[in-house]
Amino acid sequence: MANVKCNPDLVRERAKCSFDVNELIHLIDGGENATKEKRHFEETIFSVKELQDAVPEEYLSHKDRYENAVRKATILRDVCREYMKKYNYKPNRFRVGHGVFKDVSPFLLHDGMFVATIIGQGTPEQQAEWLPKAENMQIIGTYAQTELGHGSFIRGLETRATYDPKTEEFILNNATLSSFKWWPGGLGSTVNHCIVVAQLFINGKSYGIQPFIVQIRDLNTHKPLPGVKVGEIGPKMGFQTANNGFLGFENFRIPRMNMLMKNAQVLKDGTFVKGMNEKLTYGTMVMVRVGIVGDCSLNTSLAATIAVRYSAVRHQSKIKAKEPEVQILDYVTQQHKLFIAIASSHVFRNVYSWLSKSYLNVMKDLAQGKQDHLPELHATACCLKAVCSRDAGSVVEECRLACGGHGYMTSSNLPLVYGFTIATVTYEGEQTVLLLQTARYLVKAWLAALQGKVLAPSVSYLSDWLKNDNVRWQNTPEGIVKGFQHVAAGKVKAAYDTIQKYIKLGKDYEDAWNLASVQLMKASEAHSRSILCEVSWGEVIRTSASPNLLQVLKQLAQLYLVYWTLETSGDFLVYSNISKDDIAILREKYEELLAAIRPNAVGLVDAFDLRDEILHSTLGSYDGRVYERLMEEALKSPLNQESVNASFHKYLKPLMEKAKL
Ligand SMILES: CCCCC/C=C/C/C=C\C/C=C\C/C=C\C/C=C/C(=O)SCCNC(=O)CCNC(=O)[C@H](O)C(C)(C)COP(=O)(O)OP(=O)(O)OC[C@H]1O[C@@H](n2cnc3c(N)ncnc32)[C@H](O)[C@@H]1OP(=O)(O)O
Ligand SMILES: Cc1cc2nc3c(=O)[nH]c(=O)nc-3n(C[C@H](O)[C@H](O)[C@H](O)COP(=O)(O)OP(=O)(O)OC[C@H]3O[C@@H](n4cnc5c(N)ncnc54)[C@H](O)[C@@H]3O)c2cc1C
Repeated sequence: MANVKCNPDLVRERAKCSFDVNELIHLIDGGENATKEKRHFEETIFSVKELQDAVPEEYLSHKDRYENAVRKATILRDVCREYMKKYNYKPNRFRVGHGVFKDVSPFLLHDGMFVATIIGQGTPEQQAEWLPKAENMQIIGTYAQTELGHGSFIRGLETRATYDPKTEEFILNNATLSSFKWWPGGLGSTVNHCIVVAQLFINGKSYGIQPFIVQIRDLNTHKPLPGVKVGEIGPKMGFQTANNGFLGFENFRIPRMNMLMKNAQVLKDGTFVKGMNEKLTYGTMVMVRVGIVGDCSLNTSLAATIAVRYSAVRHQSKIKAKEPEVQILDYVTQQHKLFIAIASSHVFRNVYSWLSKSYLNVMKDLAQGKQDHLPELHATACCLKAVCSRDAGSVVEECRLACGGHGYMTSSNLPLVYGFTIATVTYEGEQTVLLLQTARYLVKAWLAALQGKVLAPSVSYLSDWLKNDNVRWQNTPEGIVKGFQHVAAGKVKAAYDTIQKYIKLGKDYEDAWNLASVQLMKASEAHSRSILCEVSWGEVIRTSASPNLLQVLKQLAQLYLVYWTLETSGDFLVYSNISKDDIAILREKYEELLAAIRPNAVGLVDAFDLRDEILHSTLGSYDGRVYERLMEEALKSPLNQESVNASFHKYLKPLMEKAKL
């Protein structure tokens, strides 16, 4: 990239960077070799001619866009397969996916949840049967759980799988409209198999929801099998190429062994054998929630790169009347909008790495029959997924706004990035619903703390707070982390006390919970923020990096801490010993941090190492040819391929002529 002819502002910005950008790239990737491998892989993918679009996707019809996405998905699959064989390298398909599809792959659910559910929920025999076929795309699948009537409350799903011991089959039925599956990615027209989550019935008795692997289309003709009604749900805010679909069954029979039986089992005679923990059926969702935290880091880095490079190139208005127009990046309000995006991406990445380790540890435990840490993992993944996805959505939107009118152009790519980022707030567990799951855990932990029990590490601050809730405020990163824990503990206590108050007033527990649920949700958010702050600060101070880079990483981590303290200063004033003077000191610190980060802003986004093909943005490319690219892209509009459009003769001219009469 170094030889590209760049906009002079970007050249100047890069020259003043105080740290080695390559060092940060390597740190993010996990080593110099990892960067080399990643770049080689991406170079290979983006040099495949067939993966490049002749016409910008935006001008294609819904149908053509889908077909083009499938075309590219199959080519990408082949290239990746060859590449993996040749280099024994497991690539990050999400990064290149943004470049290849601009939006998302119609195979997203195949890779992300279908294969993962076979691994997580299938017995070794079931894995042996379906995994090789799924991994080499002999069968293509999705994860069909959500229905028209129910997404959050999965115990309320209506799709039925009734066991027939005579034929040793399950009979699938969707008797009501609300029971139709609705949303699964790839279901519309791509997949031939699904994981269907359905209510198991044996001899008229319900045994809760279970996962079934179901073939829905003929492998040769792709026609829906008899008894299957399937289709696409239509255009959405984003995710246009995900091919989300609907599905219903009428007396559709599948063999007994198509129920994934790693947890619970149905024997030939219809005996139901309970699993170790019925919530293990929800395992794929936990895995994907963890993954979404990593995805938030990637999405935030895409938006930050575009908006920061654009802000270095764009000049508008003056700070001093007699001086030239300034780069908009010099406005401190612009820095306030953008630097939190850079900082958040690093925080999400560090927390993702921490959460993934916990996830893998719990999976190892479960394999040995130990489930003690599962509730903590579930509670932590829920609140982090909820808060990171919402933060990422806000940060991406702020980046878009920070690009003024040009941020509204599709060619900036910010609208598309926003579309797939905010989808994460809803899918894999709606944010409020997930925060309230964590609140259940926090309330239990609070009760345990009151009883003097030892708490799990992520909530042990509740016991510390009970022992001493009057800790002196300190304007240091460690002091701020403690402060976040105080806020979280204070909010958990307040929510718990509110529940007790309503119970004393005669409410039953469930109504008291609902009445206190705004406070419970806020307590859960505060808990999440305290984890984000503690983990990310901890990761940064343990990082081994050169002094120059470490200094910058600390500045970003501190910016995150101070930003969120100031954003939630009301909570700090209520629940910690912070004073108004401390807040004034933090405001000053925040301004110092913005100024310190300013010279490194472009270097920091360069270190996300997002190729132009992945950014796919007129505003964010490495060379900063913003206005040239905006014009080049505009000229690709079909309306610019003719000097007079037919609508002139058809409508405008008659209109003008009528006006003359
Ligand atoms: C750079 C790296 C990039 C990596 C990128 C990686 C990205 C991700 C990877 C793949 C992406 C693939 C695809 C992404 C695209 C789109 C896909 C979208 C898919 C979907 O949306 S699938 C559908 C998802 N649906 C949901 O999430 C539903 C949410 N609802 C629920 O989960 C549940 O209904 C509920 C809210 C948890 C309640 O369940 P319910 O059975 O009613 O529970 P209760 O009876 O209320 O009991 C609660 C009880 O149970 C415990 N519990 C609940 N869930 C779990 C769990 N999963 N594990 C363990 N324990 C659980 C809970 O703690 C309660 O315990 P108590 O002791 O308090 O009773
Ligand atoms: C882009 C996208 C892709 C998707 N892909 C898939 C897929 O591949 N497979 C699949 O199975 N599903 C998929 N989904 C569905 C997704 O998982 C659900 O939409 C999601 O879980 C939310 O459920 P819901 O739509 O029923 O929302 P609802 O639960 O109806 O939420 C509506 C409102 O009700 C509130 N609410 C609901 N329950 C409670 C409660 N207990 N307490 C307080 N408030 C509550 C919510 O907070 C929200 O404000 C996808 C969704 C999207 C948007």
